[in-house]
Amino acid sequence: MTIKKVLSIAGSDSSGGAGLQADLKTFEEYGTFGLTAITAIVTMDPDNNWSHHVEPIDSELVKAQIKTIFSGKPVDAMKTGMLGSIDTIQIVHDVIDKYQIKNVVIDPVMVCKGENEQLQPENGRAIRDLLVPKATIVTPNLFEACQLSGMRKLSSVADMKEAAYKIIELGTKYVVIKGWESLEDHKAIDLLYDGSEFTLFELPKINTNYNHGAGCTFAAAITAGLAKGLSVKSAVEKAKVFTTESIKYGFAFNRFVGPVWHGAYNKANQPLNI
Ligand SMILES: Nc1ncnc2c1ncn2[C@@H]1O[C@H](COP(=O)(O)OP(=O)(O)O)[C@@H](O)[C@H]1O
Ligand SMILES: Cc1ncc(COP(=O)(O)O)c(C=O)c1O
Repeated sequence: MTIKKVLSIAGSDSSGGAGLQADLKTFEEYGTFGLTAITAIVTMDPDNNWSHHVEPIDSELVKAQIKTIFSGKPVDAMKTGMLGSIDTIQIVHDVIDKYQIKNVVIDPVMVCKGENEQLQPENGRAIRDLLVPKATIVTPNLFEACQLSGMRKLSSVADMKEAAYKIIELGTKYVVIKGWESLEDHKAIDLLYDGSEFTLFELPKINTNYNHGAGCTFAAAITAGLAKGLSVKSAVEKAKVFTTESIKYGFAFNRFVGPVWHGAYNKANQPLNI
């Protein structure tokens, strides 16, 4: 058996729940081999109410990382997370074209949980115009689905369907909108659309604030599933279960944030074998 190679082009979250840290942990849990190109470093200030600072990595350095990665055989799947700058978004667009990458998951990261201001709005527009048309699947949360679709608020499954329709028109093959937040109280609903069929994925909503990194984990799990040969629908279904388990075992990191535990699906109920 050859191990499948999975690439994340994303930002670093030193607190370990989100970003490329979430991606690598998830790739490992799926039994795949993770590679990374770092696009930005995010720091959070405990002396200033955990306010986020995003330091983009110079796009030439992103390019050099990608050159390193593609000096080997092509990857089986890739995902993007936070991208840092328009130059980097252009580089990612060119890489997908140059290497004809088959399984491309675009997580259009525009906000961090707990923050309600859009990070770098110009990047959101570049992701829409340059990367969504290249995607196998795009994985927006409700806020990001509004930005991509041009809709003002999504507060029902019917609204999500309308947004999904508009996002498919941007050129992606599939979109999954993560709707858990403002829909029915007790259900966490995600909607998948391929341009002709809608599929709802529903699991009980977990009453917790410790879900930092859930979105990155979900997109990384879809990516690893695609690399292992799952269909898009099966990859989303499995990722939903994997992510929900990681949220169940989320924990308080400090008084501001609680990450999910990416290892929960495989390890939570097993005795530690040290
Ligand atoms: N409290 C929760 N209970 C159950 N599922 C959740 C909860 N929070 C997030 N999810 C699920 O986790 C995945 C990531 O969604 P979300 O947290 O909205 O992403 P993002 O981090 O991009 O905002 C989705 O499948 C969503 O339904
Ligand atoms: C590097 C990075 N990527 C992505 C995110 C988004 O995280 P989440 O999966 O909680 O939406 C964050 C949030 O802090 C981040 O720091």
